[in-house]
Amino acid sequence: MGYSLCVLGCGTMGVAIISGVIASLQARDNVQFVPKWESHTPGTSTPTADSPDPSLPSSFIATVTRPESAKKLQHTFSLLGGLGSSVQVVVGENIAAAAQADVVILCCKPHQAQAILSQNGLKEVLDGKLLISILAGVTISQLTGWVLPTTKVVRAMPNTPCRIREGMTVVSPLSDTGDTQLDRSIIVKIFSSIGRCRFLEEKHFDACTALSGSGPAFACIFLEAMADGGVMMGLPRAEALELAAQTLQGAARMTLQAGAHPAQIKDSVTTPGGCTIAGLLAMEDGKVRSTIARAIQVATERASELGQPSKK
Ligand SMILES: NC(=O)C1=CN([C@@H]2O[C@H](COP(=O)(O)OP(=O)(O)OC[C@H]3O[C@@H](n4cnc5c(N)ncnc54)[C@H](OP(=O)(O)O)[C@@H]3O)[C@@H](O)[C@H]2O)C=CC1
Ligand SMILES: O=C(O)[C@@H]1CCC=N1
Repeated sequence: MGYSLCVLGCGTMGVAIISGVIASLQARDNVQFVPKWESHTPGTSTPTADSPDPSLPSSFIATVTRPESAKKLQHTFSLLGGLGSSVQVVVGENIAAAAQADVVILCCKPHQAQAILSQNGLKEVLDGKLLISILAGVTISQLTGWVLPTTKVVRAMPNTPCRIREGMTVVSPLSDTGDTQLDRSIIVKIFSSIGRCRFLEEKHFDACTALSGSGPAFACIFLEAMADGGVMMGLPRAEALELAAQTLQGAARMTLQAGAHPAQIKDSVTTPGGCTIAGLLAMEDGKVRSTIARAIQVATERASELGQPSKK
């Protein structure tokens, strides 16, 4: 039997995390059972029929404040089928939900955190539990001030592609107290089941928030602009978008999977006197690199203000 996972404040990111984890559990359960004595193809999942994993969740609770949000969530999760239909969605019942859970992920807006965690009785039900906050800008020192010293607090910064299990999540290092091995395994299992996951010092969190947390929005500006260019040159909109998206995905995968440096990929496309260099120079005239890099800089600066008193 696995554990119970509660998402306090289940909006865009809560849905992305629960949906991604459920999809991954369902994919895992669908792996055909192969007897232990048969060898597995390298890279395929290990069959799990006889190996329940304590670091994987087996039930989910999601909390919201508005009945209409709850209705929408119920519909969204039911579309996942199987475990999705058993997600408990509750309105205004944070304490009962957290009491029922073993692991809690805080997914509300940064400025709501203090009020939620200070609700009478919440501290007590979080006693000894793992609390994972995905809130931009809210520091571990703030969070630990709002819970009991026995609550194990970590920060994670995921992004929306977690929903399709292509996310990027950065997690703050665990302290040396408590059941670190199991907690680490729980965190890694949750976030690596919905994309890539890596640990980084908390001091980098605002930059990670800007780069990978906000990143899907920045990447989509680039994606839309590439497609617009294709449309300008007469391509139908749907095909232009497909070409742009697959091209960005391909280039990104060459970096992630083949370890190619972006400059190397760019140079290998760029024929002397050809059309690519003509396009690249037009981009440089528009200061595209510094514009994008500055976007990460200002988003980092803004992230550091989120959840801070007087800078909501
Ligand atoms: N959006 C993103 O791409 C990313 C966001 N983040 C961080 O994740 C957090 C959530 O962002 P996002 O999912 O976009 O926000 P949403 O506004 O989509 O979700 C917030 C949720 O919190 C619920 N909520 C509000 N007040 C309470 C309360 N008192 N008790 C229980 N639930 C409550 C809301 O419910 P209701 O609708 O009923 O009011 C809503 O479902 C933020 O802190 C953000 O910094 C991190 C990485 C990426
Ligand atoms: O815009 C925001 O504040 C949140 C944090 C990262 C992505 N979205």
